[in-house]
Amino acid sequence: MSLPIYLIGARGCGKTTVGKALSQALGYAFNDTDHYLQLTTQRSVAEIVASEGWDSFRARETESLRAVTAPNTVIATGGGMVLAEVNCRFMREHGQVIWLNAPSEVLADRLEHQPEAAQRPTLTGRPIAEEMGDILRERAHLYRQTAHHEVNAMQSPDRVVEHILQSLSLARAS
Ligand SMILES: Nc1ncnc2c1ncn2[C@@H]1O[C@H](COP(=O)(O)OP(=O)(O)O)[C@@H](O)[C@H]1O
Ligand SMILES: O=C(O)C1=C[C@@H](OP(=O)(O)O)[C@@H](O)[C@H](O)C1
Ligand SMILES: [Mg+2]
Repeated sequence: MSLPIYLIGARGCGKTTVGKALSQALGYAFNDTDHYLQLTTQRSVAEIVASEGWDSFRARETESLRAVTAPNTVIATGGGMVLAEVNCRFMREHGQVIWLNAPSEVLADRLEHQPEAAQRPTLTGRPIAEEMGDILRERAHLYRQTAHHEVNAMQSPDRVVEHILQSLSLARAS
């Protein structure tokens, strides 16, 4: 039995995409806190936020994190998971936490091409490039201090997976 692996980072860094590939490489299960919420509420992130507000979404997100935590599982979290200290502590205590890091310009570029508005309702009402800059300024230190390992998320998903595997095996060997 191995501890779960949590992927953290800002919107668009590839948590969901890389998480699926990483779970296949390891032969682990895959889960995603936003997918879990969609499945259990039958509503998208945007619908939950529109009807209940962000605070309620954040409370549901904390519950999802606990619900999807299991051994031998890769867990893609939502970009705002680190906003609650209780979530950060929970992830560090229950598994290995990996930060997929990329500059705000790269993230904004990805999201402009693939906005997925139902998954990512605006956080600030500002244009995406400005919003991503704001988000990273607010959260970079939270991602950094919560993660056991930081991986460059500007590479192809396969390379990101390779680097995560390297970080984890180095950690096990030391
Ligand atoms: N390493 C990558 N290189 C290029 N594009 C990527 C990469 N990872 C994800 N993407 C693209 O960026 C967008 C957001 O990816 P996603 O996995 O949903 O990110 P997150 O779950 O972190 O918000 C998708 O369109 C996805 O295809
Ligand atoms: O950054 C955020 O606050 C959010 C990121 C989204 O997840 P992804 O990071 O998977 O896009 C989703 O949880 C929600 O829209 C809030
Ligand atoms: Mg995601």
